[in-house]
Amino acid sequence: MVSLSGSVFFPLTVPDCSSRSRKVTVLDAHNSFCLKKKDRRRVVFRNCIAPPTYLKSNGSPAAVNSIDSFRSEHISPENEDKDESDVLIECRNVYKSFGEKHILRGVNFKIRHGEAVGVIGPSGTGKSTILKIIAGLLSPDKGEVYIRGRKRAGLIDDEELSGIRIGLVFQSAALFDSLTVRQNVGFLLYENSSLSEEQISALVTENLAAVGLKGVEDRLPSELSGGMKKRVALARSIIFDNTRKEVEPEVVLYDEPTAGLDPIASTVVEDLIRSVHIKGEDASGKPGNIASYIVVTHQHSTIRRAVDRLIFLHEGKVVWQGMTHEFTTSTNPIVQQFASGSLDGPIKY
Ligand SMILES: Nc1ncnc2c1ncn2[C@@H]1O[C@H](COP(=O)(O)OP(=O)(O)OP(=O)(O)O)[C@@H](O)[C@H]1O
Repeated sequence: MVSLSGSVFFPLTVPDCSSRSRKVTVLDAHNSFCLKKKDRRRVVFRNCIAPPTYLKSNGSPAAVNSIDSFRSEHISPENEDKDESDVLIECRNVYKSFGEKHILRGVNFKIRHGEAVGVIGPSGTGKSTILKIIAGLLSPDKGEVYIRGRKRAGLIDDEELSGIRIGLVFQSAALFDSLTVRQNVGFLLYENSSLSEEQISALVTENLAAVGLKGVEDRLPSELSGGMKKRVALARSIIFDNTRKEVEPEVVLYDEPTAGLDPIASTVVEDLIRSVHIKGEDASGKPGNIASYIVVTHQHSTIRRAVDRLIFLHEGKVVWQGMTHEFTTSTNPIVQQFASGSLDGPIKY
């Protein structure tokens, strides 16, 4: 596993590398990053870095699974009668264990085009694990992930074709400490596009403006506050090569994007997540580009402000799902205990 300045992973939006192997520039002996395109050293590795998920839609939606592992007390958006053509991501009966720990035990859910979905549940229940499986960083032991109807059983493969982009924004922001904000935000365009440095620099500035940051391009991550780092990470997840003819829909996976932020900084990040969505408008007044997103969070404010639908994971399964406003009125004892923070109830610590 390659660790870059303490950041094991980095967010993965790579707009245009469908024909390239998964590669990453490594730091040189002085721990400095080389942006020269010609002589950079590269190493290919599979698990340490979130690769771009580019899967070609085969045009035929996946067959509908008639068995879901949950019962919503409401008419669920997962209603089997619903048209399947807008399903971007489906987890079907996904299992994952780490040694003796059986974390995911048959997870089923779908994410449709345009959705803003929260994944919640007790600590250690596998929320981050399911994001990594969707991103192709981890393979399920059993079950499948369908991306626009195309089955992916294992890790994402270098040969997979374009059709969707999946960005993963890690909880820690995971910026490269020795790189400037510009280099961090433009990292994958420097690596994987044929854009000139000037073009990338202009895109970086544009995407930083979209998340409300100006004039920070030359700063190092250590010169930013925690909230600013999260915004830089967000800019890095939404940047794409806008000179391409076809731009696939993008799904962004946010792993606890507001963890550790004060309430106001959390609101800023929650609103940013909304603003880069296709139903939102970014700081520069443009509609967002993100087709759908999934937010793993423990924060009530993020649940209220940043998502429309919730998926509740407990003991490796989806035990409830419904619209955000249904969460607090749910009669499901697991949901009630979680919403109230009570020690009494079916969730044992
Ligand atoms: N690579 C790994 N190797 C071994 N165990 C792992 C690995 N990744 C996750 N786990 C374990 O799997 C369980 C689920 O982890 P995960 O991070 O998915 O939980 P989570 O629901 O996101 O938790 P939290 O809400 O506390 O962030 C934990 O017990 C964790 O220690």
